[in-house]
This record gives sequence, C-alpha cells and structure tokens, in this order.
Amino acid sequence: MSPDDRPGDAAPDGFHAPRQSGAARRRRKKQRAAAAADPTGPRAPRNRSSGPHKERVPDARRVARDALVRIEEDGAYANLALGSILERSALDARDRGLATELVYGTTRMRRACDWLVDRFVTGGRTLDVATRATLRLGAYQVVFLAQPPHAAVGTAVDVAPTRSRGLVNAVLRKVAADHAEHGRRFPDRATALSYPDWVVARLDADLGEERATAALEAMSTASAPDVRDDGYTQDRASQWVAALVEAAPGERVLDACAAPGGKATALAGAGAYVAAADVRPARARLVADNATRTETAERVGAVVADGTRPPFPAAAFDRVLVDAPCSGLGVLHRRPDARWRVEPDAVDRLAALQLDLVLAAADLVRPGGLLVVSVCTLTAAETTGVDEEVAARRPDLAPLPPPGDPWVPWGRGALLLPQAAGTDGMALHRYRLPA
Ligand SMILES: C[S@@+](CC[C@H](N)C(=O)[O-])C[C@H]1O[C@@H](n2cnc3c(N)ncnc32)[C@H](O)[C@@H]1O
Repeated sequence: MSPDDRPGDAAPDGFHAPRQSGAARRRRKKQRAAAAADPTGPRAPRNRSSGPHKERVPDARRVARDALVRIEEDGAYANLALGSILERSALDARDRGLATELVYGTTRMRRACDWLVDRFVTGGRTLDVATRATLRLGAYQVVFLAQPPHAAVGTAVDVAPTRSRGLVNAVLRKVAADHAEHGRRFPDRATALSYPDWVVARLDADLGEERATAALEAMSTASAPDVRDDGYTQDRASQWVAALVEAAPGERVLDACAAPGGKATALAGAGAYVAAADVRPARARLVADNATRTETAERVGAVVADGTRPPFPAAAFDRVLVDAPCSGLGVLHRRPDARWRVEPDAVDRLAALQLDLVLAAADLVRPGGLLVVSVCTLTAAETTGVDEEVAARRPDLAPLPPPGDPWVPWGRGALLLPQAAGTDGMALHRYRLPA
C-alpha cells in the first residue's frame, strides 16, 4: 500500500485534493502493456470507448460507466476517476449530480450488485470489466434507486459494450423481475450491507451487531461537508475533537500527526501556537498551505517529524494532540471505494504505531497539561486496546470524563458512532498529566 493509500491518512478535508497513488499508475501502465501484448486478454483501457457510441456526447450514465471501468481497471480512486471524466464532459450540474450518485452508490454497493447479477450470468461466463460495470450500474438503479425497471434496463443496455448488450438486457431483466417479486434479498449480512466479510466481522465483534449494522449502513450514505467560518471544509466530528483539546489563546500545542492541518488550523484559530508535525514532507507542506489559506500561518509551524521519535524537548507543550493514522473504519462514507481498499492487517499494525505515538507524545506534555488522542476508526484494537496499554505503561495519566451526547462512553474514553449525528465515526481519549 502506498503512502497516499494509507487508511485514515487521506481524509478529504481541507482545500487539497488527494492524488492517484504511484502504485495505481504503475499498475495501469502494466495492464496496458499486457493488454497490448495479448490481443485475446482483457481490453486495453484505450479501447474502452470504441464501438458505435464513440462519437456521442456522453450522458450521466455513460460517464458513470466509464468512471466505474477506470476504478476497476486502473485501481483509480473513485473521486479522482470521476472528477477527471466529469472535467472533460459537457454535463450540466444536474447530470453531474446524477453521475456522482451512480458512481459512488454503485461503488459502495459493489458486492451487493455483483450478487444480484451473478445469479443470472449463466455458464460460468467471465465478464469483461465494461460489461460488469454496466451490470452493476443497472442493478444499482433497479434495486437501490428503485428506478422504473424498463428505464434502468434500457439505459444500461444503451451504455453496454456492443458485444454484451444481449447479456446485459437478459440479466438485468431477471434482476428486475426478481426484485419486483421478492424485494431486496441477499444471502448474508455482509453482502446485503456490501462490505468485505472481515470489516463486518470485526465491527460486529467490537461494537455488537446492532451498533455495527447501523454504523455500516450510515457509512453507505453520503455525508454532507461542513465548511468552517474560515472556509476550511472539515467534518463536524473533527471540529469537535479540535474543540475538546480546549486550547486557550497563547498556549503551546503540539499536533503530532497534523496533515492536512484541519485540527492544527482550528487550534491556531482558537489562538494557540501550534507545532504541526507530520512524518511525510509532502503532507507537512499541505499543513503550511492550509495554514496560509485559513490565515493562521503566524501561529502554525509546520514541521516534518516522526511522532514516534519527536524532536522536541520533554514537557515542552501545554497540550498535545495525537490524531493518529488509523484503519479509517469510521470514515468509510468519505471515499466510496475505501471499504474495498482497507486491508485487515492494517488494524493491528496501526494500533501498534498508535501506541508508540501516544507514549512518545505523553513525554512532551508539561505537568498538569493535557494529552488528547483521536482516531477516525471504530475498532477496539485501535481505541480501547491502545488505551489499555497506555493505562499499563503510564498509570500516572488520568483519563478525563467523556464528552456528552452524541459521544458515548467507550472504555476510559469516548466513541462517536457515524449514525449518532451523521458525522465521521471517531474515538477519543483525553488524559491529564500529574501536576
Ligand atoms: C488522521 S491523519 C491526521 C489528520 C489531521 N490531524 C487533521 O485534522 O487534518 C494522520 C496523519 O498522521 C501522519 N503520520 C503517520 N505516521 C506518522 C508518524 N510516525 N509521525 C507523525 N505523523 C505520522 C500521516 O502522514 C497523516 O497525515
């Protein structure tokens, strides 16, 4: 996994846009070379617009189909794939909205859509990427958008590759007929919710089935972006975390994992002097850019530093925030494709890193100061699990009571479930250093 692809790192807050990873670019190049060398293999991306519709002005569904092909074929991020195709299209605002809904919704519900169509693909036939994308799109419209079947099937056939129009028509008609007769039905919860098995199993075990289901359902709906008074786009959960640091004007605060700078700029906006550190130089530059844009640059010092080996003197800060890299299982609604990218072993690997970051940060807080730890995930390993280790190794750190509703108590900290207030899911621990 490339740095740009790390879970929990790439929240689309702020003014910046994330880039496609180097790995994705390399993969794409390799696929093109392989397709060119093997004419019987999968279609090369350059051919994807061939066929009788090549010259047509793209409509929302065609744009959506093309974006879904790019996401699947090139490993492109959904927002970037769609963004670049929309940029070149002549769609008006309404059709852009429709294309976005189709791409994001179909990407989220990919597993469910595959199950809906695969029952009716006979003879063990392997589907090419464009045909599968078209079938997913059609199934999504019929089953999840409840569009009139004849219209949904007709438009899917219209954007299908010529060679598979008959198949798309036949399969989607069966999907529509089955849906009309039985409604939505799936073989298991993970397919119905459209997440990888391991994500559902992990959240079931950690949150209980009822909370996990509601959280997973909430993260299949789009979240409304919130724009701060200074123009910075930041989810309300992150704004609350920054406020819970309770930084006062003139205080020295360290944000040990700061990029892209959402919380650092909020802390500086409250009047604190903020050392905003991040281990990745490119991301540290984002912090500086965002400080300039929010007019907090005179109180934000962006620093490249590894939080596990921080280059600051002991007890140098009144408050330290560790907004740690995490598996991102509380913010899966932000990126529709994120649920398919997170890897199961990320949870334990990141929990170990979080513990190192928290223990190193604790040494930087002055006597009587505050250490705040947040993660945008919901796993026990990365929340209560890390805190249990902290309790064992730093019994001198006194946990503060959890904030009230919509937060709920979670071990010695607090949890904000994505279904509680329509925000990101977050976990928070706050510790007072002995005076
Ligand atoms: C969840 S993001 C932080 C979001 C940020 N606090 C905000 O509100 O905009 C986690 C950040 O931790 C950084 N990071 C990862 N490992 C780190 C380390 N060892 N030391 C410092 N930063 C690290 C990542 O580059 C990423 O930018």
